Amino acid sequence: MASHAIGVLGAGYVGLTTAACLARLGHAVTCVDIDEPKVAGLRRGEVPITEPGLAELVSGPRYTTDHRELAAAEFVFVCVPTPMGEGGQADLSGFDGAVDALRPVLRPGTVLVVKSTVPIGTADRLARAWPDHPVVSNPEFLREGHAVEDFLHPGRVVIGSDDGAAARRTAALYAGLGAPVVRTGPASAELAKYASNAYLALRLSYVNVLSELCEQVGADVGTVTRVMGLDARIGPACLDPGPGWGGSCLPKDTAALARSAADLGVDPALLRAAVAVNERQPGRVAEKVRAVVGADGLDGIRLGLLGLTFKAGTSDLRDSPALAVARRLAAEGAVLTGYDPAVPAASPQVAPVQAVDDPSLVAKGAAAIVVLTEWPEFTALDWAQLAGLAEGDAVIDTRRLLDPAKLRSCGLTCLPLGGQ
Ligand SMILES: NC(=O)c1ccc[n+]([C@@H]2O[C@H](COP(=O)([O-])OP(=O)(O)OC[C@H]3O[C@@H](n4cnc5c(N)ncnc54)[C@H](O)[C@@H]3O)[C@@H](O)[C@H]2O)c1
Ligand SMILES: O=c1ccn([C@@H]2O[C@H](COP(=O)(O)OP(=O)(O)O[C@H]3O[C@H](CO)[C@@H](O)[C@H](O)[C@H]3O)[C@@H](O)[C@H]2O)c(=O)[nH]1
Repeated sequence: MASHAIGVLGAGYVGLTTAACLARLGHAVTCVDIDEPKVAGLRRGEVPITEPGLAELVSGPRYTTDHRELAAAEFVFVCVPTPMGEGGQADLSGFDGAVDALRPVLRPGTVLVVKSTVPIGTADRLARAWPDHPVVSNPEFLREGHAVEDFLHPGRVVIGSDDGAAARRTAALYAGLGAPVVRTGPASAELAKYASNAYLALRLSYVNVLSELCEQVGADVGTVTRVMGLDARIGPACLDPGPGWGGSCLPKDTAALARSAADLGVDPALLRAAVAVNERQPGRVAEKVRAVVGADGLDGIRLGLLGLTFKAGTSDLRDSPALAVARRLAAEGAVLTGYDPAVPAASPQVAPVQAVDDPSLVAKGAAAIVVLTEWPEFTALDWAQLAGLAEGDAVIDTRRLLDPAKLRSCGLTCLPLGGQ
């Protein structure tokens, strides 16, 4: 496969993974980030995020804070943040600023490849603003915690552009992966990204409603979703109930799609319902806690939390449902101690939770233990020891991770979300 000179703008989850994996495919990659300490660390081979397989690839690209080093690039992949703005739409100020900074640097013909998740119409807008540059929408579908694996073995590579030659050249960069390539116009590519994330959000809110229903009727949501997942049209993935769906993507992308739909006069009710269910979910968990702790409420009650990140396998705390639950419990006066294998003790980022580095400190004096992230290592904790340290015997398992029979043998009562 031919090697090309590639620039990557942004060295976060997407940019760093893209840069490292494109270098792994044999391309000459220069990765630019404005975060000087991050760039200095990357130059020393330090990986700033928890991503299996990234450490082995991090030495592939060159890292710099100087945009001028992109002057020779044939392609520049834009991988900068597009956070939620007020009113739900994507805030493109950082994205636009980052792209504008390339203007004095890039030579005519350099392909602008948009990997950031951007509202429908963004690639067209860029193509008008950059008449000397082909623009390609190439949304990214990687999951945190599986970033390298997902990049190197993608379900699909989406290439959206009105410039056929640039689309072909961009698709060729991925030739080594042997993945299905979907060539399309830019609007379909941009919408396909939002459509995928919002679909996952809809599905998860549906499962969380089912879990509530299961508790009411004495059914078991694990069995219900297993039956659903055996239907090939439904499939088994992404059917686990939990304390809500979070992270840096699903919430902001669902809100942005709902906002775009509303702005275009398309009824966003379905999307808004999924968001509303999700916003209710921390309250549902708090209700379960109140039910076991007693009628006097949570004021001054010690609770132990297991898991603080937005899902297992990542240290990312952005929009973590675990923290949404924690804030909810703290607002009712609960005193919270939390353990997460990816969160250092005393981390200020998880306030109002006091983060500790030992699960037994979570159990000590706790009226109840609440499992909020599905770290597999929680199944192997010494539950008999934790039972001895806790005041109460209830373990509220919002991830349905633990074996209730095993906990029972340790003198604990496991209450899985969604019944059992
Ligand atoms: N995180 C994911 O799993 C994921 C997956 C698919 C798509 N996306 C999308 O990719 C985009 C990036 O997300 P992320 O999670 O990688 O973000 P991130 O916050 O992890 O990283 C963004 C990086 O961009 C850098 N940056 C900011 N402004 C810059 C500028 N002007 N020039 C150079 N660098 C700059 C930051 O310093 C940071 O290192 C977003 O649009 C997101 O929606 C994210
Ligand atoms: O069965 C499930 C699966 C997920 N979740 C929760 O849903 C959220 C999102 O999980 P996941 O999709 O694994 O996280 P991300 O790494 O943010 O990945 C999503 O967001 C990325 C950014 O756009 C996309 O690229 C990915 O395809 C998309 O899965 C987390 O809070 C999970 O705990 C559940 O509650 N139950």
